[in-house]
Amino acid sequence: MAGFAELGLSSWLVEQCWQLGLKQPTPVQLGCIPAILEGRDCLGCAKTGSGKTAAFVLPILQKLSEDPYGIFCLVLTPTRELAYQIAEQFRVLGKPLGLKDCIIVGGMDMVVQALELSRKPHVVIATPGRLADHLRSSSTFSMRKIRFLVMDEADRLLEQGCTDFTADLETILASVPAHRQTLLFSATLTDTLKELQGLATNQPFFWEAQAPVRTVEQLDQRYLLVPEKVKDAYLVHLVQTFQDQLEDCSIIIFTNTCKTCQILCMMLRKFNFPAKERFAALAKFKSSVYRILIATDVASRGLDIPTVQVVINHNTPGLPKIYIHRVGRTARAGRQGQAITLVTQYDIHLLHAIEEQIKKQLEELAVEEADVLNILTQVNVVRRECEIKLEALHFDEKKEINKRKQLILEGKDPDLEAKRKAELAKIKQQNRRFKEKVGQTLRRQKSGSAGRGVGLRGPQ
Ligand SMILES: Nc1ncnc2c1ncn2[C@@H]1O[C@H](COP(=O)(O)OP(=O)(O)OP(=O)(O)O)[C@@H](O)[C@H]1O
Repeated sequence: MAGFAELGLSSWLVEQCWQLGLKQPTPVQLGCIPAILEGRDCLGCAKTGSGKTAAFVLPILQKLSEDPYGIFCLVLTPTRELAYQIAEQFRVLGKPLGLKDCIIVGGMDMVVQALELSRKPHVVIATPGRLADHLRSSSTFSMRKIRFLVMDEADRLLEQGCTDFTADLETILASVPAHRQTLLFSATLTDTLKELQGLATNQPFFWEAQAPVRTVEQLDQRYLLVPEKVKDAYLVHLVQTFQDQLEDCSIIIFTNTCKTCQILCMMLRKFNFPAKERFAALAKFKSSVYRILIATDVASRGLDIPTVQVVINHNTPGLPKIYIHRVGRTARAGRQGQAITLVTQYDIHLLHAIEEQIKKQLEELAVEEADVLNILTQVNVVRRECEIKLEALHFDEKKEINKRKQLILEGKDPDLEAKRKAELAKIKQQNRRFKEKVGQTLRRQKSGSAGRGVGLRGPQ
């Protein structure tokens, strides 16, 4: 089998691969790297965890080292975490080049980002929304000369899901040169292939993993038929079983809504499981402080957390594609993994659709029903308690929103009011501190003069 050197990569890059533990190219890397080095556009479709990121990072770094300038490459990806993950691969593999990268994602300071962009980083890794905001509002940087446009999880970027990137992509595509190399990657590219081919017109090279099954072999995939009402008891039972069976067990549980995500997290914590929701917890989950991550589909794509042993689908995904990305969070880079999907009486057709797409029948998981029945009442009570607690939390939020609405009706700007309030509180605090200080000084002076008084009297 060809090594990285035989693919046309320079020795410094091959050395970097070795240092990272990448000894042999994976099939998607074998397929795509030579075509990209030849200057062709590329559409790469390969299973989750099969090394698609390095398949584009390596040839881009090679080309960058031959003609270094900024901004050389733009990578678009649907979520913040993925942007950070991709940037990390660029940084580690591109270390000998002194690579400068810049991450442009929502939730971070726009001004700082604009400054970074104006410094002409070699690689910009961005989520479409925030990058489009910069392009619309700032003229301190230009994408006019980029050599590479990469769209990671390309089908997600193009489909009109809960976050619709269409308008932002239009802005971005209008600001990059027509003469460029376009690289599109995903585990589920085939569904949006036609649209994607419109983007990659430069002798596009299409690479798809030749495999009868669309999920990896090392993944043990099972389903569990459960009545809707006892689903959570099964979940708790499964989590307990995995914790008992696996050493340092790490699990991702996928749910369909943020609310369920919150409730399940509260519930599992009540049972003393080390659980966290996705948003605050990713870094801690990666560093193993928490062993159970509960997430919605936002986290289902691309996240590369090698230690995940089990994925539990608390709901059956409505689309087979979502299933493929979710279960792909485990059994990555040749490791073993398990995926269990809870299927209620209403979701059997969804299970069949998944099986048809992945070209594999899932096996039923055997569970000791009596164990589940034993905890059923307790789990349902705890769940209800958590729901009530969450409602109370939302009640406070709603109160806050109503206050804001009232201010707007009064013709006031709620943000300005909040700022004014904060300033007032600050002034009050400063006044208090000042008074305290004056008081202290007075007391000191008083006790000092009293002391002197004694001293004066002393020698008499
Ligand atoms: N040639 C290689 N040899 C060994 N490990 C590799 C190789 N290439 C990549 N990997 C490792 O495999 C893991 C998965 O890679 P990557 O995140 O690129 O997968 P992916 O195909 O993009 O998956 P997804 O579709 O879920 O985004 C990473 O931890 C990466 O370091």
